[in-house]
Order: sequence, then structure tokens, then C-alpha cells
Amino acid sequence: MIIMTLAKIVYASMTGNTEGISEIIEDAFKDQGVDVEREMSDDVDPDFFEDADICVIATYTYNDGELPGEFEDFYDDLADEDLSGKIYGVVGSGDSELYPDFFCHAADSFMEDFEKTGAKKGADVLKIENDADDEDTENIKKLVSDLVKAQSEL
Ligand SMILES: Cc1cc2nc3c(=O)[nH]c(=O)nc-3n(C[C@H](O)[C@H](O)[C@H](O)COP(=O)(O)O)c2cc1C
Repeated sequence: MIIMTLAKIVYASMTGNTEGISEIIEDAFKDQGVDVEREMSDDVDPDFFEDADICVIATYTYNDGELPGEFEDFYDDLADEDLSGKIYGVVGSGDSELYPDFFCHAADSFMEDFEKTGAKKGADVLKIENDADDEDTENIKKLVSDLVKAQSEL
């Protein structure tokens, strides 16, 4: 029996930028032959990542560095999860012109959150200016292949 790698993505998106980013992440995993599930933050329980091999968060940042409100409960619960033996990665969308001091801070917060779970970082945080352009799409593909490689080397 072949056991497939499973990647799970949770995202929050108010105006669609991060949703689009999460779709690019999903497609990149599929291109690598990885099973993938993608859910909105409102739709997931704290144990969502329990059966995942690779855990990915995609988040925008709100109100001067804050998490999206719809991610707060999941964020609080995530730190208490035991995700040892798994790989994690975080992608952020933000606006560095309007919020230069807080650019993608919610993504940084999730990197710290994951550290507490025992999961292993598979790639540095990726920060995207609003919606993903071609260069961002390439960077997302690189992040996904780094995550898959890190998982295969566990
Ligand atoms: C009220 C408000 C506050 C924001 N605060 C920040 C911020 O602190 N840091 C940041 O990088 N982006 C900030 N943004 C920009 C959004 O994160 C950015 O537009 C993002 O692409 C929105 O993602 P979405 O389309 O998935 O909702 C803010 C946007 C709004 C409307």
C-alpha cells in the first residue's frame, strides 16, 4: 500500500487575496503529488492538523499587526496541540505601504505559534504584497517544494 503525504492548509481571507494565495498553495502541492485539504479558519477545529504531515497557514494581517478575528480561536488552541513529527509553513498577505511597521505580522505570529507545537519549520515565512503576482507564485511553489522535501527527510 502506498501511503500518500497529506498537506493541510488553513486560511483566512476578507477580500480574497489570501484565498487566492491558498489556492496557489493547494495547486502547488497537487503538482508535487501530495494529497491536500484546504479549509477556511471558521470551518476547522483545533485538531485539524492531527492527521496532516504538512501543516500550512495562510493569513492576512489586520488592524496594525493583529490576527484576523476569525483566526483568533484557532491561534490560541494551536499552541496547545502536539504536532511533533510534522512540518509547518506560513504564508502571509499584507500591505507594506499602508502598514510598514506591521507588515504581515499575523504570519510572524503563526510562525511563533507553530514553534510551540513541536512541529518542524520546513521553510521561512513567505510574505506577499496583497495578492500574489507571478514572482509570488514562483515563491509559493518554492516554499511548497521546500516543505515536501523537509517532510521526506524527517
Ligand atoms: C483595516 C485594515 C488593517 C490592516 N492592517 C494591516 C497590517 O497591520 N499589516 C499588514 O501587513 N497589512 C494590513 N492590512 C492589509 C491586508 O492584510 C491586505 O490587504 C491583505 O491582502 C488582505 O487579505 P485578504 O484579501 O485575504 O483579506 C490591513 C487592511 C485593512 C483593511
